[in-house]
Amino acid sequence: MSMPAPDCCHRPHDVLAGFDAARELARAMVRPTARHEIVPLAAATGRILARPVVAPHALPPFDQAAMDGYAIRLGDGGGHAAALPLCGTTEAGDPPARLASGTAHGVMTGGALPEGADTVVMIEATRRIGGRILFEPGPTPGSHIRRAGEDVPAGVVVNHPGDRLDWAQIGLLAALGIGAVCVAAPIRIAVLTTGSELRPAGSMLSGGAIHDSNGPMLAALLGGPGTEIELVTVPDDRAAIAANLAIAARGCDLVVTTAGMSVGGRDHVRDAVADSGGTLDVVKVAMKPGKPLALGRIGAAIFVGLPGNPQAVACGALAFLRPMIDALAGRPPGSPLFAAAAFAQGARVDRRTALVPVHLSHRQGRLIAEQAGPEGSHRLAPLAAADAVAVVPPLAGLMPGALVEVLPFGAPGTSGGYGR
Ligand SMILES: Nc1nc2c(c(=O)[nH]1)N[C@H]1C(S)=C(S)[C@@H](COP(=O)(O)OP(=O)(O)OC[C@H]3O[C@@H](n4cnc5c(N)ncnc54)[C@H](O)[C@@H]3O)O[C@H]1N2
Ligand code: MOO
Repeated sequence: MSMPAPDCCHRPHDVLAGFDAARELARAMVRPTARHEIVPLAAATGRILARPVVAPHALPPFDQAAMDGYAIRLGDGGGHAAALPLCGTTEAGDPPARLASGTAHGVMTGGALPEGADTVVMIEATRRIGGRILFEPGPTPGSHIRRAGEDVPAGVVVNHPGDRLDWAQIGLLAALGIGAVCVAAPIRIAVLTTGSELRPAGSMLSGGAIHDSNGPMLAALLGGPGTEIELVTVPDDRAAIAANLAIAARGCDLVVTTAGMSVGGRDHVRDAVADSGGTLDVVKVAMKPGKPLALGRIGAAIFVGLPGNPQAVACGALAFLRPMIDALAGRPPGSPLFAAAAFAQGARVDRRTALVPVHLSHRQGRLIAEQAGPEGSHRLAPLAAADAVAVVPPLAGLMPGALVEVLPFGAPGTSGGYGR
């Protein structure tokens, strides 16, 4: 029996890392880049904040009327069906007026409460007779006033480093008059799809060629306001892969490859990482699909080698790359999301964590995960029909209704959402 040549791809001593341990290691390998930039608020959606934001003024900035009506001082008898002369009106945007004793002052919603007033009475609870306002009995003292600072007091920290700025934060910061924010600079990611069989979408196929789906899929999955993605396709040539890895590692925070990770004669990625001066800490992870997954470094860049099968690529990206990108941008880990599994895995004897594309829906107030298609790491259709990937622990007899962690396709906290 002949032994494999030393640089052949049979690697009997490859250690299979546990899925949870590999995820922890991936996160621990990453430090925030410490590159920041100032961007206008209008361009900040989806970015990760690098500095705290302190409220420069209160919200509301001054005491305001919460309804269209009349500002009075209740001690002047306005609560007892008194008729008070109307002296002036304050619209939203007008400077604050002063309430003369024994008078009513018109105020529109958002208008500054006149000095000396303690209550606003809605127009509907009054009658106007000539120049006087007649009040129905019983207005509640202090009603229909928005107090300065009741929403946000001046000087409080409204957003912390690591917060993702979504539409709600943009609204709050705009109300505070903040025109620009300091955010993490874009995370630079190189995606090298390796494979001599790959052709770009839009080109004709011939022979055994296929269209590259991993590159465009990863660009879409990892791309966003806080990332810059460079896509390169490299043939199954060890020297070409090594050269491209070395170039990518010089300019990027994260270098990702797809394919060429297994034991085939043209699987060169691991050797190419070594050729480019890189090292690998993990070369196989106990997950299905996606077992030939490598974690390491090339120079200052983090290296993640994903297998070629598209479903394995998507699972690796959701479980490893997205959390690593968050960590590079200084975002703390989010809480895992759980759903009730509406699919059976039977009594699994597999020692690998299964990653199952699932469709998410809500039933009777519960988040439900249903398997989105047949198994097979080459299959893209189940992914396209799914909203998330469910993480099914190894050796678990998954009972219908059991809670499983799900990795939503639309990252929580972005407008992507999850479930349809
Ligand atoms: N003898 C063994 N064979 C295989 C093993 C094994 O342990 N022993 N593992 C299987 C598993 S699991 C996976 S996953 C794949 C991983 O293989 P590679 O990372 O070496 O990937 P390739 O063989 O190069 O490609 C696999 C598959 O994916 C297609 N592919 C590659 N790149 C793209 C792309 N950019 N877009 C679309 N599709 C792509 C490629 O054509 C192959 O069909 O190995 C198993 N085999
Ligand atoms: O790990 Mo492979 O991704 O099962 O096909």
